[in-house]
Amino acid sequence: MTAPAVSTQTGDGPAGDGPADPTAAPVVSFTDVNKSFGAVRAVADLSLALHPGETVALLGPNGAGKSTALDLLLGLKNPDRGEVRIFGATPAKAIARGRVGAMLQSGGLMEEVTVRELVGLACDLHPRAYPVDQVLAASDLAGIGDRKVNKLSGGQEQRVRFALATAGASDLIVLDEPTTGMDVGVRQAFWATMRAQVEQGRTVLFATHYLEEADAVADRVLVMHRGRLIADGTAAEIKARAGARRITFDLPDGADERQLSALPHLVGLDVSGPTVRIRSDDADATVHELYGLGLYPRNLEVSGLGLEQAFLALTDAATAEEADHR
Ligand SMILES: Nc1ncnc2c1ncn2[C@@H]1O[C@H](COP(=O)(O)OP(=O)(O)OP(=O)(O)O)[C@@H](O)[C@H]1O
Repeated sequence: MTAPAVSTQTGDGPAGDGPADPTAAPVVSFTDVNKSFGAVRAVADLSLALHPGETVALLGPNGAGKSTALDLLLGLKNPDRGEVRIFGATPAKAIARGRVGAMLQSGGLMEEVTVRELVGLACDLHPRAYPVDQVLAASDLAGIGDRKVNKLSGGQEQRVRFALATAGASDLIVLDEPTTGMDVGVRQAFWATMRAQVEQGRTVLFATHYLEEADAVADRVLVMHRGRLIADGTAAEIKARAGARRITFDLPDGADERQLSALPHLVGLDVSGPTVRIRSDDADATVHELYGLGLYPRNLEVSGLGLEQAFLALTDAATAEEADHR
């Protein structure tokens, strides 16, 4: 897939602003946004701003509030309290001006139409549309333009959704779990296309459960948990915040969990037979004390946390903190 060139520019500010500029007016702003469904607070006191040229991943366990946040952003739901703005305007106005392209999980595609007809319709409706052939080519759909939409594989359907989101020169692209169902090759091509969109100054916000994807693609990661934003930073910052390093070793003579739990700078401890796994926010000090206790660890390894482990550590800590407040 290759990105379409920007063909038109209208609206409140130009796309193609280059890399992220944190001093520019926000593309998206949430100010104290709340949304509940009965007793469930799906989005709680959410405040954040996204800036031009950022690629932002939205992470969180099932039910964290990601889809609700995206629905609020796209004006598909209204907040109970607080304000959502896109380029300073309401979501409805920004969308009517063609500034937003979205690829959502929910909602089926029209069935009895061809790929070309459906993508053509999206182009007809977009105030700043690209030519339909360009959109089909950019989404790697040119070869199946005449195929009925209800005959597509899961990955092909995702490409059609992507084509609908990029039918025109939108400045903000919102994607809800965009690569679900795509094989590895298509997924890589998809992100290459998105990178080209970002190079043209677009801002991309995507929700995902693929943490390695967030790590590889996003320059900013937001982590939601039970409606709240619990982390916001680069993947490296989030890994560092989550308790830094993992220490793994064996104690062939047996591991005393109580003794090990007194080690300094411990963030997590897991003992399984002779194998000990520790998370520490100061691995040097922890290992030093390990030897200080007169223990002789074998097969000692110290490694950084992956984003997945950092994510689990952060969401576990948030759950524990909530339990403490009950
Ligand atoms: N229309 C609705 N009616 C009632 N509850 C809802 C509704 N939509 C969402 N919820 C609840 O709000 C919370 C947040 O849901 P949401 O779909 O936003 O989470 P998510 O992070 O997108 O989850 P997933 O990763 O599973 O897609 C959940 O507890 C969910 O059950």
